[in-house]
Amino acid sequence: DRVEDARVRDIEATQRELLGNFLSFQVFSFLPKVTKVVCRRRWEKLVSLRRRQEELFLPLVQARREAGADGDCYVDSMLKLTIPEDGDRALTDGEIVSLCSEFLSAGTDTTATELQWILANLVKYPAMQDRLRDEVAGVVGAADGEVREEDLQAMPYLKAVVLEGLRRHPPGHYLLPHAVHEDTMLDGYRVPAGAQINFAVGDIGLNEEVWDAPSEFRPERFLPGGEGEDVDLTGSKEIKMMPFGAGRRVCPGMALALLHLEYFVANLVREFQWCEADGEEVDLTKKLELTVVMKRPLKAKAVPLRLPPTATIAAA
Ligand code: HEM
Repeated sequence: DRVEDARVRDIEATQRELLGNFLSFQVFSFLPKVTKVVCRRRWEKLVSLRRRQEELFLPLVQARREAGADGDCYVDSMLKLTIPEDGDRALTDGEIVSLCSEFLSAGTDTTATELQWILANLVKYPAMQDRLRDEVAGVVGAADGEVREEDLQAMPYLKAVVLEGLRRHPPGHYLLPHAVHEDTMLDGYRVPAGAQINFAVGDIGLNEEVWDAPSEFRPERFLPGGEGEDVDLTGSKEIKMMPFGAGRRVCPGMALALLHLEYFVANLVREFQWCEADGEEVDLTKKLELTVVMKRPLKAKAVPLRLPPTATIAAA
C-alpha cells in the first residue's frame, strides 16, 4: 500500500536475482569459513544482494513501526511477535527482512510455476481444455465480468485439473529441510537426533501403488470413483501426495495458492482458447531452479473468445 512503483520493481528485481542464484549460493551452507574464501566473488554478490534487500525493506518496516503496527498486514504481525523460547524478545530487523523475503518468494514463484505447468497440459490436451471451458460456462453462463471466488465451488473438474497439476508437476520436488529432535527408528533405520531429513514430494505423487498410470496427466482420477477422490492435502488422514508438505509445517499459504490457481485457470480458459504457438510444441521437460520449472517455458497462442477475435495474443 502506498509504495511507489519504482520500489516495487526494485524489490522484484532483487528477489528475482536472489532466486536465480539460489542454488549457487547454497555452497555457503557447507564449511562456510572455507567456501566464503574459495568462492569470494559469489559471497560478495550474496552480501550485496542482502544489503540491497535491507535498503529496500527496512524503510517500509520502519514506516509500519512508526504507524503503531496496528493493522493486520504481515509486517505488523511480525512487529507484534515475541519469541517465548528466547526471553520474549522481539524479532530483529534482519529476521524481519528474511521473513519478508521468504514470504515474497514462497508465495509467488510457486504459484506462477504451477500455473504454467497446468496451462501447458491444457494446451497439450485440448479435449481437457474444452471440458473445463464447458464446466465454467455451465456455472457462469454468459455473465459479464470475471469468474468469481464463489463460482469456483461449483466446478469439480477445475479442482481436479489443479490437483492433477500439483500431483504430476509439484513446483517443489522436496520440502524445506527438516530435522528430528531425538534419535528415531523408522522402518528399521536409525535417524540420529539433529539429522537433516527431507521428503521426495515429486516421487510420492508418482507412486504406482497409489496412482494408476502415474506419469499420465489425468484429472479424472480426482473425480468420484477415482483413486484421488477426496485426497487429503494436509496429510492428517493419509499421504498420497504432498505438494504443500504435511503436518505442523505444512505450507501456510496452501488455501490461498489453491484459490489463486483455480481462479486464474478458470478465468484464463474462459477468456481465451489456448493452443500451441506455430512451431512450438509443448515440451514438458523439467528443470530445477528454486522451483521445478519447464525447461522450455510455455509459448502458446491465446485466442480471445469473448472479445471480437481481432487479435491473437502470443503469451509466454
Ligand atoms: C502452488 C503453490 C504453493 C506450493 C506448492 C507451496 C509449497 C510449499 C512447501 C512444500 C513448503 C515447505 C513445507 C515443509 O517444509 O514442510 C512451503 C512453505 C511455505 N510456504 Fe508455500 N507453497 C505454495 C504457495 C504459497 C503461498 C501462496 C504462500 C504465501 C502467500 C506460501 C508461503 C509459504 C511459507 C511462508 C512457507 C514457509 C513455512 C515455514 O517455514 O514453516 N506458499 N510451501
